[in-house]
Amino acid sequence: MSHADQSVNRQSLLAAADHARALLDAMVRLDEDTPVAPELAQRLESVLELLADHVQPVEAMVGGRTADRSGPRKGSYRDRSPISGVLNPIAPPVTLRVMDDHTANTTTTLGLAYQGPPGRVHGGFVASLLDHIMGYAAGTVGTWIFTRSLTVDYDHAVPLFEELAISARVDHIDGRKIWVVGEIRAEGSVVARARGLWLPPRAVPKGNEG
Ligand SMILES: CCCCCCCC(=O)SCCNC(=O)CCNC(=O)[C@H](O)C(C)(C)COP(=O)(O)OP(=O)(O)OC[C@H]1O[C@@H](n2cnc3c(N)ncnc32)[C@H](O)[C@@H]1OP(=O)(O)O
Repeated sequence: MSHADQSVNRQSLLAAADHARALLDAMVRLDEDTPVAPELAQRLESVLELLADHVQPVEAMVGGRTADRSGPRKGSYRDRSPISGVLNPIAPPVTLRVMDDHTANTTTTLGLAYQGPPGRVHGGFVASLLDHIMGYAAGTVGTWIFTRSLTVDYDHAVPLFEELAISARVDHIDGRKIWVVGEIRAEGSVVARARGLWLPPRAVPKGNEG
C-alpha cells in the first residue's frame, strides 16, 4: 500500500472509530421500545461479518514489545488504549500532552456511556482517567513502569457533558519509587484528586531489554 493510500486508510479507520464511539453513545440512549431494534441487530451483525477476516489474532495484539510477533501486528499499541486510544471506541476523545517537566495533561468531555450516578462520571472511570494521565507523567521518568498504588479522593461530583481538565505531575522520586499526584478540574475547580506510586518491574521482561 502506498503512503497516500495508507493515509487515506488511516483517516477511514479514525472515522470508523468515531462512528463506533457515536454508536456506543446511541446504544446507551436507545429507547428500549424502539422498533428499529431487529434491524439494528442485523446491521451490526453484518458489520461484524465484514470485519471477521480482517482482525489480527489476539496473540499478536497482547502486550507492547512482549507481543507474539508470529502473526501480523500493525498499528500502535497506544492507539488501542482504553483511555486515550484513538482507534479504541471505548476511549473518549482525549489528546494527551506529555511534557519534559514530568507532567502530563489532557481535556475531555464525557457522555452517557461513562455515567455512574445520574449526571456524574462513574467513579471507576474517574480513577481510570487519573491512573492513565498519572501513568504517563510517571512514564517520563522510566519506560517500564506500572501502577503499584492509587488513592483517589472524590471531592465533588465529576460532571458529564462538561469539559474536564486532567493533569498529573511527578511529586517525588525515591529510589525505584515514582510518586505522582493528579487532579481533575471542572469549570476551574478541583473535583477529584489522586496520589499514586509507580514502579518498574524488578526485572525487565525477557525480550524487552532494548
Ligand atoms: C503507556 C500507557 C501508560 C498507562 C499506564 C496505566 C497504568 C496501568 O494500567 S498499570 C497496570 C496496573 N498495574 C499492574 O498491573 C502492576 C501489578 N504489580 C506489579 O507488577 C508489581 O507489584 C510491581 C512491578 C508494580 C512492583 O513490584 P515490586 O517492586 O516487587 O513491589 P513491592 O516490593 O511490593 O513494592 C515495592 C516498594 O514499594 C513499596 N510500596 C508498595 N505499595 C506501597 C504503598 N501503597 N505505599 C507506600 N509504599 C508502597 C513497598 O513497601 C516496597 O518498598 P521497598 O522497596 O522500600 O521495600
